[in-house]
Amino acid sequence: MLKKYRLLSEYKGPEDIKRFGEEELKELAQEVRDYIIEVTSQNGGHVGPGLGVVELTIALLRVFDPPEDTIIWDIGHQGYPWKILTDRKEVFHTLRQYGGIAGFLRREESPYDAFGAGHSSTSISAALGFRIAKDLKGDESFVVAVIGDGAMTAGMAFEALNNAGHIRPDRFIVILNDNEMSISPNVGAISTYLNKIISGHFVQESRQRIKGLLKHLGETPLRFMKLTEEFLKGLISPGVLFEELGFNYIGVVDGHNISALEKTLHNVKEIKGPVLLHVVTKKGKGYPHAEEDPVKWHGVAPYKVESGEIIKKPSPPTWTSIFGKAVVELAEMDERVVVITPAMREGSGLVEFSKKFPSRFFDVGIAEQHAATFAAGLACEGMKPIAAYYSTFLQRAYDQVIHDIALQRLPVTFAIDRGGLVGDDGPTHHGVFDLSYLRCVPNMVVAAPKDEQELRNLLYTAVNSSLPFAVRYPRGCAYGVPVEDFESIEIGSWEELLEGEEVVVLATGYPVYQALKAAEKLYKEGIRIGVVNARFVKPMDESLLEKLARKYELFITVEDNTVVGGFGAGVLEFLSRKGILKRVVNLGVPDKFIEHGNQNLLRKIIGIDSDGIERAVRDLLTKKTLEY
Ligand SMILES: Cc1ncc(C[n+]2csc(CCOP(=O)(O)OP(=O)(O)O)c2C)c(N)n1
Ligand SMILES: CC(=O)[C@@H](O)[C@H](O)COP(=O)(O)O
Ligand SMILES: [Mg+2]
Repeated sequence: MLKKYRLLSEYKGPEDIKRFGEEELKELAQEVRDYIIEVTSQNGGHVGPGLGVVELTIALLRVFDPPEDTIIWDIGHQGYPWKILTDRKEVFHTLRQYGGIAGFLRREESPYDAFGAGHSSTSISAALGFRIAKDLKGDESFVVAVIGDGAMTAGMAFEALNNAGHIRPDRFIVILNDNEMSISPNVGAISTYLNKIISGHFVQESRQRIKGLLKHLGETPLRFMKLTEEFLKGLISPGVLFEELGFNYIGVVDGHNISALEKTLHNVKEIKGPVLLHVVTKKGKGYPHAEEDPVKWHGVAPYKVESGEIIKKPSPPTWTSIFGKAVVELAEMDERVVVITPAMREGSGLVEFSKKFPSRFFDVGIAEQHAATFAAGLACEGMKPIAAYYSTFLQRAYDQVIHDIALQRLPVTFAIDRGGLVGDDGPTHHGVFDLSYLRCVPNMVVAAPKDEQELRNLLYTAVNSSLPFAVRYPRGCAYGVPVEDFESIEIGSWEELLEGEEVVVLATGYPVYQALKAAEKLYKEGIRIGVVNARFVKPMDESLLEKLARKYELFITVEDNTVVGGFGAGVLEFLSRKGILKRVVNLGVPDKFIEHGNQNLLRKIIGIDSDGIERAVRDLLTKKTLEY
């Protein structure tokens, strides 16, 4: 694959970059772009973010000496040029494949990946930790954090700036990679502030305002105030926010001009105290489709390079699209329904809602904690907030769920997308802890639909209940079940779908249909198993469970969540509390981090698909000792 790239095929590593001339650097940048496009067109992945930082990556590798100098990329979704140009060009074609290299940066993958990520806004905190440790050890190498303007909207980034601005370490550089985009166009006051700096209006506008203010004060004060005007101008300079936080602000630098970047980085190395370097880039740079539509090209499935057409469209509809449609209908029925997303409008299926109900839609930026407590406030005033999260990102708002919502019994609906194994994004993004971490919170209702109609019904039930209510569903295609009108579901009720003889499978969410498929296959061999749709993980249907315990000896629980403290653990707790002794096998995600790879392949490997369930039934019926 690499043969066709003149420079990359011979490229040995960052030491080569340091000796390349201007023309070779340009050619190298082009080859890196072409290689990223070639690989992502086959494997899918984050296209726009990496294309936007090719020159920045080259400049960093020319000016700094990683891994001795520490370079930390926030999120790591823009790290493809970094992977190619440090030490993974040969294996880059395995990107996001099972057993291949990861879509994000990982310490175990390379010494150049100083700090692993996938979630946003961790880079400045981690970098400060590196800096202080290096100082304590007398290590004078540099520490650099590269953070996007989207990631800069998160509270955690400002917590880190606050701390770093107080400590004021030397050889500590934060590069703000500003492309005016999060996944969607970036939002919020910080984003507006950065945009003003970029467009150069900031200083002009501030001066006009001061002049206006001074005129109002009249002749005498005007003379006095004129003396201080210079001082005020100094205060209101671009980047004053960061200056006030204790950083030396340098900007704005063209992030696609390698020599300008290089010169600035050399100068920045000489500055005492922490530096914030403001670099402007274009997301998707160099690939016209991605430049034109950076939202779509943030992350994509495999595509045709020429036309930009996505090769495989999801069919049947995704769980996300079912949610997106349902939430519009719910809002049409009840004007108290409002929707909040922490920067995941597209991924959460909320584009239509945002267009139809702009005043009831809130993209709060990458601010998962704030999103939850904001929803709590809305609920206190009688609104019906639906807080839409990816399961993995809800982890950020755990205290807010407990302290601000559940403790006060506030009716906030959590629509939790990407529950279970998400596939190619891997362990940073699998949503396999939510059933466990929500199940233990008092007052919470926790539910997982078996199919798209049940998703609709659970959302309807949630929005009309007076409790904090989590509805979680997976990434990808649903089962293709036709949808009908909403219907309320009794909270805590399970469905007995099939009656069997010795074995009963209790499944929650996605695995329910897998259990039915396994049952059908076994039935053909004369093995009749019971299948129960345990759609509520909390509260559980205890009366049905007691009834089942009178009938069956062998139980299998299935969930696309960790088995530690999850749904199956809940069943065991119940049986133990009641003094009921049964043989129970818990199928689910084992107590380890699951790698990236095709979603269905991962499900197969951990045994929560129909084959895994079938195997567990046979094992239970035939083996004396079992290892699950
Ligand atoms: C805590 C958290 N919330 C949400 C996301 C999803 N997410 C991934 S990239 C991204 C946008 C980041 O924007 P920016 O930092 O500006 O990087 P860009 O993609 O523009 O290069 C978001 C919201 C995440 N990774 N982590
Ligand atoms: C980097 C990041 O966190 C997102 O871009 C995420 O990869 C999106 O995942 P989906 O493809 O599931 O929307
Ligand atoms: Mg950005």
